[in-house]
Amino acid sequence: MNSPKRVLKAGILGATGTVGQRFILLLSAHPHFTIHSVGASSRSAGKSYCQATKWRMTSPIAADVKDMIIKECKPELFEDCDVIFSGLDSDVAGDIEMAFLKSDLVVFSNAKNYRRDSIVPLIVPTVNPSHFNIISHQRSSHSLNKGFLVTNANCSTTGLVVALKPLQDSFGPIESVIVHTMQAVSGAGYPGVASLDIFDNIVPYISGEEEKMEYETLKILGDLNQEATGFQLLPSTSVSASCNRVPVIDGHTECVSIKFKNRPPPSPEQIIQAFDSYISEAQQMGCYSAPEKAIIVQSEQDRPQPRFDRDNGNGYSVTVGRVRKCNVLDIKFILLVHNTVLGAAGSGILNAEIAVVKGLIKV
Ligand SMILES: NC(=O)C1=CN([C@@H]2O[C@H](COP(=O)(O)OP(=O)(O)OC[C@H]3O[C@@H](n4cnc5c(N)ncnc54)[C@H](OP(=O)(O)O)[C@@H]3O)[C@@H](O)[C@H]2O)C=CC1
Ligand SMILES: N[C@@H](CC(=O)OP(=O)(O)O)C(=O)O
Repeated sequence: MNSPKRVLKAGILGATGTVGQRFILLLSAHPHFTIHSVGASSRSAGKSYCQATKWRMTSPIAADVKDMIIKECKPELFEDCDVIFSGLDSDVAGDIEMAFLKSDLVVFSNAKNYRRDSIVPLIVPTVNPSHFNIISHQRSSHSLNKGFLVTNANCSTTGLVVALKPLQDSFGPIESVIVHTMQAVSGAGYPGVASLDIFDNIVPYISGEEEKMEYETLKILGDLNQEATGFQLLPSTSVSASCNRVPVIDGHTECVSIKFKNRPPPSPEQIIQAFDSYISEAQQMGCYSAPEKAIIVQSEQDRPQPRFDRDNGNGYSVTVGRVRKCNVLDIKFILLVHNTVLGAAGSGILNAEIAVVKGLIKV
Protein backbone atom coordinates (compact mmCIF):
# COMPACT_ATOMS: atom_id res chain seq x y z
CA MET A 1 0.00 0.00 0.00
CA ASN A 2 1.20 3.51 -0.84
CA SER A 3 1.12 5.62 2.38
CA PRO A 4 1.94 9.32 2.92
CA LYS A 5 4.72 10.16 5.42
CA ARG A 6 2.23 11.67 7.87
CA VAL A 7 -1.52 11.63 8.51
CA LEU A 8 -3.14 14.47 6.53
CA LYS A 9 -5.64 16.88 8.05
CA ALA A 10 -8.95 16.81 6.19
CA GLY A 11 -11.66 19.48 6.19
CA ILE A 12 -15.18 18.50 5.08
CA LEU A 13 -17.54 21.11 3.62
CA GLY A 14 -21.23 20.21 3.57
CA ALA A 15 -20.38 17.72 6.31
CA THR A 16 -23.99 17.41 7.51
CA GLY A 17 -25.44 16.32 4.12
CA THR A 18 -25.79 12.91 2.49
CA VAL A 19 -22.39 13.08 0.79
CA GLY A 20 -20.84 14.80 3.81
CA GLN A 21 -21.98 11.97 6.10
CA ARG A 22 -20.45 9.43 3.73
CA PHE A 23 -17.18 11.42 3.89
CA ILE A 24 -17.33 11.29 7.71
CA LEU A 25 -17.92 7.53 7.65
CA LEU A 26 -15.17 6.73 5.14
CA LEU A 27 -12.59 9.13 6.59
CA SER A 28 -13.21 8.02 10.20
CA ALA A 29 -11.80 4.63 9.25
CA HIS A 30 -9.04 5.96 6.96
CA PRO A 31 -5.39 5.52 7.99
CA HIS A 32 -4.00 8.45 5.93
CA PHE A 33 -6.49 11.22 6.75
CA THR A 34 -7.84 12.59 9.99
CA ILE A 35 -11.04 14.64 10.17
CA HIS A 36 -9.77 18.02 11.36
CA SER A 37 -12.59 20.49 10.57
CA VAL A 38 -16.21 20.23 9.50
CA GLY A 39 -18.24 22.95 7.79
CA ALA A 40 -21.86 23.50 6.76
CA SER A 41 -24.35 26.38 6.44
CA SER A 42 -24.84 29.14 8.99
CA ARG A 43 -27.90 27.16 10.16
CA SER A 44 -25.50 24.48 11.47
CA ALA A 45 -22.39 26.52 12.31
CA GLY A 46 -21.63 26.76 16.03
CA LYS A 47 -23.53 23.54 16.82
CA SER A 48 -21.88 20.21 17.60
CA TYR A 49 -21.82 17.78 14.66
CA CYS A 50 -24.32 15.37 16.23
CA GLN A 51 -26.66 18.22 17.20
CA ALA A 52 -26.74 19.68 13.68
CA THR A 53 -26.83 16.45 11.68
CA LYS A 54 -29.72 14.13 10.94
CA TRP A 55 -27.36 11.13 10.74
CA ARG A 56 -28.62 8.71 8.09
CA MET A 57 -25.72 6.24 7.78
CA THR A 58 -26.25 2.71 9.11
CA SER A 59 -23.03 2.80 11.22
CA PRO A 60 -22.71 5.23 14.14
CA ILE A 61 -20.89 8.60 14.00
CA ALA A 62 -17.25 8.24 15.07
CA ALA A 63 -16.82 9.31 18.70
CA ASP A 64 -14.23 12.00 17.91
CA VAL A 65 -16.50 13.65 15.31
CA LYS A 66 -19.73 13.75 17.35
CA ASP A 67 -18.72 16.77 19.43
CA MET A 68 -16.78 18.68 16.76
CA ILE A 69 -18.14 22.19 16.36
CA ILE A 70 -19.35 22.94 12.83
CA LYS A 71 -17.71 25.94 11.19
CA GLU A 72 -18.95 28.29 8.53
CA CYS A 73 -17.45 27.43 5.11
CA LYS A 74 -14.85 30.21 5.08
CA PRO A 75 -11.32 29.44 3.85
CA GLU A 76 -9.60 31.21 6.77
CA LEU A 77 -11.26 28.71 9.14
CA PHE A 78 -9.83 25.75 7.18
CA GLU A 79 -6.37 27.06 6.27
CA ASP A 80 -4.56 24.48 8.42
CA CYS A 81 -6.17 21.59 6.46
CA ASP A 82 -4.01 19.65 3.99
CA VAL A 83 -7.03 18.71 1.92
CA ILE A 84 -10.66 19.85 1.63
CA PHE A 85 -13.45 17.47 0.64
CA SER A 86 -16.59 19.28 -0.49
CA GLY A 87 -20.09 17.82 -0.32
CA LEU A 88 -21.68 21.25 -0.71
CA ASP A 89 -25.03 21.87 -2.29
CA SER A 90 -24.42 23.08 -5.85
CA ASP A 91 -26.35 26.31 -5.13
CA VAL A 92 -23.42 27.43 -2.97
CA ALA A 93 -20.51 25.22 -4.06
CA GLY A 94 -19.45 27.51 -6.92
CA ASP A 95 -18.54 30.56 -4.82
CA ILE A 96 -17.32 28.70 -1.75
CA GLU A 97 -15.08 26.24 -3.59
CA MET A 98 -13.57 29.07 -5.67
CA ALA A 99 -12.82 31.04 -2.48
CA PHE A 100 -11.05 27.98 -1.04
CA LEU A 101 -9.08 27.50 -4.27
CA LYS A 102 -8.06 31.17 -4.33
CA SER A 103 -6.81 30.69 -0.76
CA ASP A 104 -4.39 28.08 -2.13
CA LEU A 105 -6.22 25.10 -0.61
CA VAL A 106 -6.53 21.63 -2.18
CA VAL A 107 -10.20 21.02 -2.97
CA PHE A 108 -11.94 17.82 -4.08
CA SER A 109 -15.49 18.74 -5.14
CA ASN A 110 -18.60 16.62 -5.62
CA ALA A 111 -20.68 19.40 -7.08
CA LYS A 112 -21.51 19.97 -10.73
CA ASN A 113 -20.34 23.63 -10.80
CA TYR A 114 -16.76 23.22 -12.15
CA ARG A 115 -17.07 19.90 -14.00
CA ARG A 116 -17.20 21.67 -17.39
CA ASP A 117 -14.44 24.18 -16.54
CA SER A 118 -11.71 24.09 -19.16
CA ILE A 119 -8.86 23.83 -16.61
CA VAL A 120 -10.56 21.73 -13.92
CA PRO A 121 -10.15 17.98 -14.28
CA LEU A 122 -13.21 15.75 -13.93
CA ILE A 123 -11.72 12.58 -12.50
CA VAL A 124 -13.20 9.17 -11.79
CA PRO A 125 -10.33 7.58 -9.89
CA THR A 126 -10.57 4.13 -11.47
CA VAL A 127 -10.78 5.66 -14.97
CA ASN A 128 -8.76 8.80 -15.75
CA PRO A 129 -6.17 9.82 -13.13
CA SER A 130 -3.94 10.97 -16.02
CA HIS A 131 -6.12 14.12 -16.12
CA PHE A 132 -4.31 15.25 -12.94
CA ASN A 133 -1.59 16.37 -15.37
CA ILE A 134 -3.49 19.61 -15.94
CA ILE A 135 -2.90 20.71 -12.33
CA SER A 136 0.35 22.54 -13.00
CA HIS A 137 -1.41 24.61 -15.70
CA GLN A 138 -4.35 25.24 -13.34
CA ARG A 139 -1.95 26.38 -10.62
CA SER A 140 -0.16 28.80 -12.90
CA SER A 141 -3.48 30.14 -14.28
CA HIS A 142 -4.72 30.91 -10.75
CA SER A 143 -1.25 31.87 -9.39
CA LEU A 144 -1.34 29.10 -6.80
CA ASN A 145 1.53 27.51 -4.98
CA LYS A 146 0.05 24.31 -3.51
CA GLY A 147 -3.73 24.48 -4.04
CA PHE A 148 -5.84 23.01 -6.83
CA LEU A 149 -9.43 22.00 -7.59
CA VAL A 150 -10.50 18.58 -8.84
CA THR A 151 -14.11 17.52 -9.34
CA ASN A 152 -15.55 14.05 -9.35
CA ALA A 153 -18.32 13.07 -11.69
CA ASN A 154 -22.07 12.77 -11.47
CA CYS A 155 -22.87 9.47 -9.73
CA SER A 156 -24.55 7.80 -12.74
CA THR A 157 -21.79 8.97 -15.09
CA THR A 158 -19.24 7.45 -12.72
CA GLY A 159 -20.65 3.93 -13.05
CA LEU A 160 -20.99 4.27 -16.81
CA VAL A 161 -17.42 5.41 -17.53
CA VAL A 162 -15.88 2.70 -15.33
CA ALA A 163 -17.61 0.12 -17.55
CA LEU A 164 -16.85 1.89 -20.84
CA LYS A 165 -13.15 2.51 -20.16
CA PRO A 166 -11.86 -1.09 -20.62
CA LEU A 167 -14.12 -1.52 -23.67
CA GLN A 168 -12.72 1.61 -25.33
CA ASP A 169 -9.16 0.50 -24.43
CA SER A 170 -9.65 -3.03 -25.76
CA PHE A 171 -11.93 -2.60 -28.78
CA GLY A 172 -11.44 0.99 -29.95
CA PRO A 173 -13.88 3.88 -30.19
CA ILE A 174 -17.46 3.48 -29.01
CA GLU A 175 -19.81 5.09 -31.52
CA SER A 176 -23.08 5.12 -29.54
CA VAL A 177 -24.16 4.62 -25.96
CA ILE A 178 -27.79 4.37 -24.89
CA VAL A 179 -28.25 4.24 -21.13
CA HIS A 180 -31.35 4.02 -18.92
CA THR A 181 -30.79 4.61 -15.21
CA MET A 182 -32.70 3.52 -12.10
CA GLN A 183 -31.36 5.88 -9.44
CA ALA A 184 -31.56 5.55 -5.67
CA VAL A 185 -33.30 8.17 -3.52
CA SER A 186 -30.10 8.99 -1.60
CA GLY A 187 -28.91 10.62 -4.83
CA ALA A 188 -31.36 13.44 -4.16
CA GLY A 189 -29.82 14.28 -0.77
CA TYR A 190 -31.82 14.57 2.45
CA PRO A 191 -34.82 14.78 2.85
CA GLY A 192 -34.80 14.43 -0.94
CA VAL A 193 -37.80 12.97 -2.76
CA ALA A 194 -41.06 13.01 -0.73
CA SER A 195 -42.19 9.53 0.33
CA LEU A 196 -45.57 10.06 -1.36
CA ASP A 197 -43.75 10.66 -4.65
CA ILE A 198 -41.53 7.57 -4.55
CA PHE A 199 -43.37 4.76 -2.66
CA ASP A 200 -45.17 2.47 -5.10
CA ASN A 201 -43.77 4.60 -7.89
CA ILE A 202 -41.01 5.51 -10.38
CA VAL A 203 -40.27 9.11 -11.33
CA PRO A 204 -39.04 9.32 -14.95
CA TYR A 205 -37.21 12.64 -14.56
CA ILE A 206 -34.16 13.88 -12.64
CA SER A 207 -33.41 17.52 -13.36
CA GLY A 208 -30.22 18.04 -15.40
CA GLU A 209 -29.08 14.43 -14.99
CA GLU A 210 -29.32 13.31 -18.63
CA GLU A 211 -27.34 16.32 -19.89
CA LYS A 212 -24.65 15.65 -17.26
CA MET A 213 -24.25 12.01 -18.30
CA GLU A 214 -24.15 12.93 -21.99
CA TYR A 215 -21.41 15.56 -21.50
CA GLU A 216 -19.30 14.23 -18.61
CA THR A 217 -18.75 10.84 -20.28
CA LEU A 218 -17.04 12.59 -23.20
CA LYS A 219 -14.72 14.65 -20.96
CA ILE A 220 -13.71 11.74 -18.71
CA LEU A 221 -13.06 9.29 -21.56
CA GLY A 222 -11.44 12.00 -23.69
CA ASP A 223 -7.80 13.10 -23.59
CA LEU A 224 -5.73 15.96 -22.28
CA ASN A 225 -4.10 17.94 -25.08
CA GLN A 226 -0.36 17.46 -25.63
CA GLU A 227 0.59 20.57 -23.64
CA ALA A 228 -1.65 19.43 -20.74
CA THR A 229 -3.48 22.77 -20.82
CA GLY A 230 -6.95 21.62 -21.90
CA PHE A 231 -9.23 18.68 -22.62
CA GLN A 232 -10.29 17.07 -25.87
CA LEU A 233 -13.78 15.61 -25.57
CA LEU A 234 -14.26 12.21 -27.21
CA PRO A 235 -14.83 13.30 -30.81
CA SER A 236 -17.03 10.59 -32.24
CA THR A 237 -19.09 9.12 -29.41
CA SER A 238 -22.74 10.02 -28.83
CA VAL A 239 -24.45 9.27 -25.54
CA SER A 240 -28.21 9.22 -24.96
CA ALA A 241 -29.31 8.96 -21.32
CA SER A 242 -32.77 8.47 -19.77
CA CYS A 243 -32.74 8.91 -16.01
CA ASN A 244 -35.32 7.60 -13.54
CA ARG A 245 -35.73 7.76 -9.75
CA VAL A 246 -36.72 4.44 -8.15
CA PRO A 247 -37.55 3.39 -4.57
CA VAL A 248 -34.07 2.09 -3.65
CA ILE A 249 -32.05 3.67 -0.82
CA ASP A 250 -28.49 3.41 -2.21
CA GLY A 251 -27.10 2.18 -5.54
CA HIS A 252 -27.78 3.35 -9.09
CA THR A 253 -28.54 0.61 -11.65
CA GLU A 254 -28.03 1.29 -15.37
CA CYS A 255 -29.11 -0.62 -18.51
CA VAL A 256 -26.46 0.12 -21.12
CA SER A 257 -26.42 -0.63 -24.89
CA ILE A 258 -23.39 0.23 -27.01
CA LYS A 259 -22.23 0.19 -30.61
CA PHE A 260 -18.54 0.06 -31.52
CA LYS A 261 -16.98 1.87 -34.45
CA ASN A 262 -14.82 -1.07 -35.52
CA ARG A 263 -16.40 -4.03 -37.32
CA PRO A 264 -16.92 -6.84 -36.50
CA PRO A 265 -17.81 -5.91 -32.89
CA PRO A 266 -16.52 -7.96 -29.95
CA SER A 267 -18.55 -10.90 -28.69
CA PRO A 268 -20.19 -10.94 -25.22
CA GLU A 269 -17.41 -13.32 -24.08
CA GLN A 270 -14.73 -10.83 -25.17
CA ILE A 271 -16.57 -8.01 -23.38
CA ILE A 272 -16.73 -10.06 -20.17
CA GLN A 273 -13.02 -10.80 -20.47
CA ALA A 274 -12.25 -7.06 -20.90
CA PHE A 275 -14.33 -6.18 -17.82
CA ASP A 276 -12.84 -8.96 -15.75
CA SER A 277 -9.22 -8.22 -16.57
CA TYR A 278 -9.43 -4.43 -16.18
CA ILE A 279 -6.91 -3.03 -13.70
CA SER A 280 -7.09 0.72 -13.12
CA GLU A 281 -4.14 3.02 -12.42
CA ALA A 282 -5.45 3.58 -8.87
CA GLN A 283 -5.08 -0.14 -8.20
CA GLN A 284 -1.64 -0.26 -9.79
CA MET A 285 -0.56 2.64 -7.57
CA GLY A 286 -1.55 0.65 -4.48
CA CYS A 287 -3.97 3.31 -3.21
CA TYR A 288 -5.56 2.40 0.12
CA SER A 289 -9.20 2.70 -1.03
CA ALA A 290 -8.71 1.20 -4.50
CA PRO A 291 -10.87 -1.91 -4.77
CA GLU A 292 -9.31 -5.28 -5.48
CA LYS A 293 -11.34 -5.26 -8.70
CA ALA A 294 -12.57 -2.03 -10.33
CA ILE A 295 -15.23 -4.09 -12.15
CA ILE A 296 -16.86 -7.20 -10.75
CA VAL A 297 -18.64 -9.42 -13.26
CA GLN A 298 -21.68 -11.21 -11.86
CA SER A 299 -22.54 -14.39 -13.71
CA GLU A 300 -26.00 -14.99 -12.17
CA GLN A 301 -28.86 -14.21 -14.58
CA ASP A 302 -30.63 -11.82 -12.20
CA ARG A 303 -27.72 -9.72 -10.91
CA PRO A 304 -26.47 -7.10 -10.16
CA GLN A 305 -29.11 -5.97 -7.66
CA PRO A 306 -28.65 -2.89 -5.48
CA ARG A 307 -29.48 -4.52 -2.13
CA PHE A 308 -26.96 -7.33 -2.64
CA ASP A 309 -24.21 -5.83 -4.79
CA ARG A 310 -23.86 -2.10 -3.98
CA ASP A 311 -21.22 -2.69 -1.28
CA ASN A 312 -18.96 -4.76 -3.53
CA GLY A 313 -15.36 -3.61 -3.11
CA ASN A 314 -16.56 -1.53 -0.11
CA GLY A 315 -18.65 0.49 -2.57
CA TYR A 316 -15.64 1.28 -4.80
CA SER A 317 -16.27 -1.45 -7.41
CA VAL A 318 -18.75 -1.26 -10.26
CA THR A 319 -20.68 -4.52 -10.69
CA VAL A 320 -21.78 -5.62 -14.15
CA GLY A 321 -23.94 -8.48 -15.34
CA ARG A 322 -26.23 -9.77 -18.08
CA VAL A 323 -23.69 -9.07 -20.81
CA ARG A 324 -25.39 -10.07 -24.05
CA LYS A 325 -25.78 -9.30 -27.73
CA CYS A 326 -28.00 -6.37 -28.63
CA ASN A 327 -30.14 -6.72 -31.76
CA VAL A 328 -30.15 -2.95 -32.41
CA LEU A 329 -26.66 -1.83 -31.29
CA ASP A 330 -23.88 -4.38 -30.60
CA ILE A 331 -23.80 -5.29 -26.90
CA LYS A 332 -25.95 -4.64 -23.84
CA PHE A 333 -25.37 -5.13 -20.11
CA ILE A 334 -26.46 -3.96 -16.65
CA LEU A 335 -24.24 -2.10 -14.20
CA LEU A 336 -24.55 -1.03 -10.58
CA VAL A 337 -22.61 1.74 -8.80
CA HIS A 338 -22.82 2.83 -5.16
CA ASN A 339 -23.91 6.44 -5.68
CA THR A 340 -22.53 7.92 -2.46
CA VAL A 341 -19.31 5.86 -2.32
CA LEU A 342 -17.68 5.58 -5.77
CA GLY A 343 -20.43 7.91 -7.10
CA ALA A 344 -19.53 10.69 -4.63
CA ALA A 345 -17.44 10.79 -1.43
CA GLY A 346 -15.38 7.68 -2.21
CA SER A 347 -14.22 9.14 -5.53
CA GLY A 348 -13.08 12.32 -3.75
CA ILE A 349 -11.10 10.28 -1.23
CA LEU A 350 -9.55 7.93 -3.78
CA ASN A 351 -8.69 10.95 -5.97
CA ALA A 352 -6.92 12.50 -2.98
CA GLU A 353 -4.97 9.27 -2.43
CA ILE A 354 -3.90 9.36 -6.08
CA ALA A 355 -2.87 13.03 -5.75
CA VAL A 356 -0.67 12.11 -2.77
CA VAL A 357 1.05 9.35 -4.78
CA LYS A 358 1.52 11.76 -7.69
CA GLY A 359 3.22 14.23 -5.32
CA LEU A 360 0.54 16.91 -5.78
CA ILE A 361 -0.25 17.24 -2.07
CA LYS A 362 2.57 18.20 0.28
CA VAL A 363 3.16 15.40 2.81
N1 LIG B 1 -26.17 12.31 -3.10
C1 LIG B 1 -25.45 11.82 -4.08
O1 LIG B 1 -25.52 10.61 -4.40
C2 LIG B 1 -24.53 12.68 -4.87
C3 LIG B 1 -24.42 14.06 -4.63
N2 LIG B 1 -23.53 14.81 -5.36
C4 LIG B 1 -23.38 16.24 -5.12
O2 LIG B 1 -22.79 16.45 -3.83
C5 LIG B 1 -23.30 17.64 -3.25
C6 LIG B 1 -23.98 17.34 -1.95
O3 LIG B 1 -25.11 16.52 -2.17
P1 LIG B 1 -25.96 15.90 -0.97
O4 LIG B 1 -25.07 15.51 0.13
O5 LIG B 1 -26.83 14.89 -1.60
O6 LIG B 1 -26.82 17.19 -0.50
P2 LIG B 1 -27.51 17.49 0.90
O7 LIG B 1 -28.63 18.40 0.60
O8 LIG B 1 -27.78 16.24 1.64
O9 LIG B 1 -26.36 18.33 1.72
C7 LIG B 1 -25.98 19.63 1.35
C8 LIG B 1 -24.89 20.17 2.28
O10 LIG B 1 -24.60 21.52 1.87
C9 LIG B 1 -24.66 22.38 3.04
N3 LIG B 1 -25.08 23.73 2.68
C10 LIG B 1 -26.27 24.14 2.15
N4 LIG B 1 -26.30 25.49 2.01
C11 LIG B 1 -25.10 25.94 2.45
C12 LIG B 1 -24.51 27.24 2.58
N5 LIG B 1 -25.17 28.36 2.22
N6 LIG B 1 -23.26 27.33 3.08
C13 LIG B 1 -22.58 26.23 3.46
N7 LIG B 1 -23.09 24.97 3.39
C14 LIG B 1 -24.32 24.82 2.89
C15 LIG B 1 -25.69 21.73 3.93
O11 LIG B 1 -25.50 22.20 5.27
P3 LIG B 1 -26.73 22.36 6.32
O12 LIG B 1 -27.01 20.99 6.88
O13 LIG B 1 -26.20 23.28 7.35
O14 LIG B 1 -27.90 22.91 5.55
C16 LIG B 1 -25.31 20.24 3.76
O15 LIG B 1 -24.21 19.94 4.58
C17 LIG B 1 -24.24 18.27 -4.27
O16 LIG B 1 -23.53 19.22 -5.02
C18 LIG B 1 -24.66 17.07 -5.11
O17 LIG B 1 -25.08 17.47 -6.37
C19 LIG B 1 -22.73 14.20 -6.28
C20 LIG B 1 -22.81 12.87 -6.55
C21 LIG B 1 -23.74 12.02 -5.88
N1 LIG C 1 -28.33 13.83 -9.49
C1 LIG C 1 -27.80 12.69 -8.75
C2 LIG C 1 -27.01 13.14 -7.59
C3 LIG C 1 -26.28 14.43 -7.84
O1 LIG C 1 -26.32 15.29 -7.00
O2 LIG C 1 -25.64 14.53 -8.98
P1 LIG C 1 -24.69 15.77 -9.39
O3 LIG C 1 -23.57 15.77 -8.43
O4 LIG C 1 -24.29 15.47 -10.77
O5 LIG C 1 -25.51 17.03 -9.29
C4 LIG C 1 -28.97 11.83 -8.32
O6 LIG C 1 -30.01 12.41 -8.18
O7 LIG C 1 -28.88 10.65 -8.11
